Amino acid sequence: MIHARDLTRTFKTKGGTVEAVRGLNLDVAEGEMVAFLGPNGAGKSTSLRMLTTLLPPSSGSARVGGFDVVSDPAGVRRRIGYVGQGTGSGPYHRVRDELVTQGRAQKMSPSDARKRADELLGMLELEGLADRDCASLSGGQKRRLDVALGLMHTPPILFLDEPSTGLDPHSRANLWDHITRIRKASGMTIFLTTHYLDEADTMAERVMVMDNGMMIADDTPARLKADLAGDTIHVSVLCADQAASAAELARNLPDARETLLDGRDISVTLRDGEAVLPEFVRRLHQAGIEAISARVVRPTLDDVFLGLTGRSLREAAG
Ligand SMILES: Nc1ncnc2c1ncn2[C@@H]1O[C@H](COP(=O)(O)OP(=O)(O)OP(=O)(O)O)[C@@H](O)[C@H]1O
Repeated sequence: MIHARDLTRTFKTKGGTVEAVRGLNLDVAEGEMVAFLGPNGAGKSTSLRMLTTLLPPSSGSARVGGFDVVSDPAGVRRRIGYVGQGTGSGPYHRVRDELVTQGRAQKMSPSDARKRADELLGMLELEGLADRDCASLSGGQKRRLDVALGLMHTPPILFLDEPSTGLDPHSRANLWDHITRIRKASGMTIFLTTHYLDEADTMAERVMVMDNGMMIADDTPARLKADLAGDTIHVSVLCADQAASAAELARNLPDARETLLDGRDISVTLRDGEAVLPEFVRRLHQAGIEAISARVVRPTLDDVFLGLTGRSLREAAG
């Protein structure tokens, strides 16, 4: 559905040339939900803007929904919905009128546009707000309207640029409920950018990590976490003089990567903590070492970014 090859984009600024996107290659299959993750300035929005024909690439190529973004931008636009970072609705237009106008701009007949507008008002729980001015909507309601605007022409592909930024946790969850439900019903392909690591982790089937204009990882959240970060087993032993022996046992566990010893506390990073913990406890017991606590800490996507770049995504984002 979405394919990019060696896509680049440079900007000329007073300070020199900015290489915003440097050789992007990606493939998104029909029906997938993929999240682009990366710190500020990584090149996510620029990539999205090229894929949605809002910005011409400096070099490389991309096909979206079967059409080339450079030679057939109109073809691409017919197949995609785009929800950008700024709100797309006019402040003094009524909600339903805004949707109908959008449909008309996409060459829908007046009756089809009205029918689709009512359908989307229902799907996104905006019916009660149909005659309100867009300016009077709450942040969460506005975002739902933006999504409705992007879906007026029933596109098979939806691009969302930071859809939930600035929303409170309740509105974020509500927006995602709606997106998930619409996706289930329509089988839509969704490509989004987000700063929320938990959102990428729980919502997306695949996460693409961008840094400095390049894609540095592309996999399911589970595999990224297992391969690039790993679980950490934390064990505390009763006697401090047995801690070094316990750390040695930890080092010899299957797939053990990094082992740390701090007083009576031992931590070991490995691929699958839950599977290995019983074996670790058994080996400690066999060696006559009593563990007083044991737990597995799962990694986050921030740990993945840290493993890849040596920087925390949270710090890099700030
Ligand atoms: N129109 C422009 N003119 C000059 N430089 C630009 C322009 N648009 C983007 N850039 C630069 O390109 C780089 C990538 O920006 P981009 O907005 O794609 O990053 P991003 O990953 O989407 O960041 P954010 O998470 O902050 O939205 C940045 O260094 C940015 O300053």
